[in-house]
Amino acid sequence: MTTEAVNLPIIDLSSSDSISSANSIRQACIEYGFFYLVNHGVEEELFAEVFDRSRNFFSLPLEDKLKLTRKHHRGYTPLFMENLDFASSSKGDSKESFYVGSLDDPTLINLNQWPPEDILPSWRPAMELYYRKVLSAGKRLISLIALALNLDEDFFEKVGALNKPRGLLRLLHYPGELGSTDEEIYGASAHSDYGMVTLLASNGVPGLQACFLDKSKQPRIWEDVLHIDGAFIVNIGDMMERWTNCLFRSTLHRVMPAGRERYSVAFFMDPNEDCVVECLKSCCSEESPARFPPVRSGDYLEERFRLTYAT
Ligand SMILES: O=C(O)CCC(=O)C(=O)O
Ligand SMILES: [Fe+2]
Repeated sequence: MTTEAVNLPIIDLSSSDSISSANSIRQACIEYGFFYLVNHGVEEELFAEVFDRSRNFFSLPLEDKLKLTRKHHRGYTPLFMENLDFASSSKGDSKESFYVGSLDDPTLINLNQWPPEDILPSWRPAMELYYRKVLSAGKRLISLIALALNLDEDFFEKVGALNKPRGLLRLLHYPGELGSTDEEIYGASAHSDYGMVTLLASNGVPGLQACFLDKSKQPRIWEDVLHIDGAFIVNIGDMMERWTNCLFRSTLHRVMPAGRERYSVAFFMDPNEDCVVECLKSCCSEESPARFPPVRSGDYLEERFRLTYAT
């Protein structure tokens, strides 16, 4: 079956016309929950370096990678460890990953795990640089999202979402060869992301698809989300959907195996754990009352992680 490719809006983060950018973001988030972000301040060379280093890490012998096995959501997760959609596949996803968490929160920074310097020299500073640059782009983007919701630019700072930024960087590797199997294997099975927004970069190998229909609607119709050199693919996460009472959509997406090795790097902008996510009054009305009770971000994320890694 052939899949259509979706034509997503492109947002220029360097535009001086923030009102017009905010309007475009609003449209994109209502219609798709996905858009491309360009002129975001992360240079092509840094993308290239991060993808090289990601490849170096995943090429290490499994026993070296397993020494950094995921703890406190930091470190390495091997192939088939994770299942985002138990309904569609009982085998986990065909991907391995490596998480880097907050660099700014003093209580969290020491939880990060790093490959030893003698095995992968200068790996850590490269990832830290990338982390900081994407976080800075993400913060600018979130202020535009606030404007897009007719809120003050610093709304998400004021509600405590960003005071101890909880960005989670995730390197992903989808192997090209799957071997034979009698059940459908996904790179990443259908899911929506948990946080505010995700900024995704890839090595250009296709596979990412999104379903823009209502999450509960069957059958699902999948459309390819193509890579654009130098652009982030941005998607809205579930906590932003809750804030906006479903005005902004947290869209289902998945990664299909493409028969070629895919590398991607996702940056999840999650609200600070103590931030309470509560439907915005401006997104509720008598006809459309709040669909979600307030939730503490940390509790919500823990529960989502628990379900993802349940075996
Ligand atoms: O690798 C990709 O392109 C998407 C990854 C993704 O959706 C995720 O990790 O949440
Ligand atoms: Fe995702």
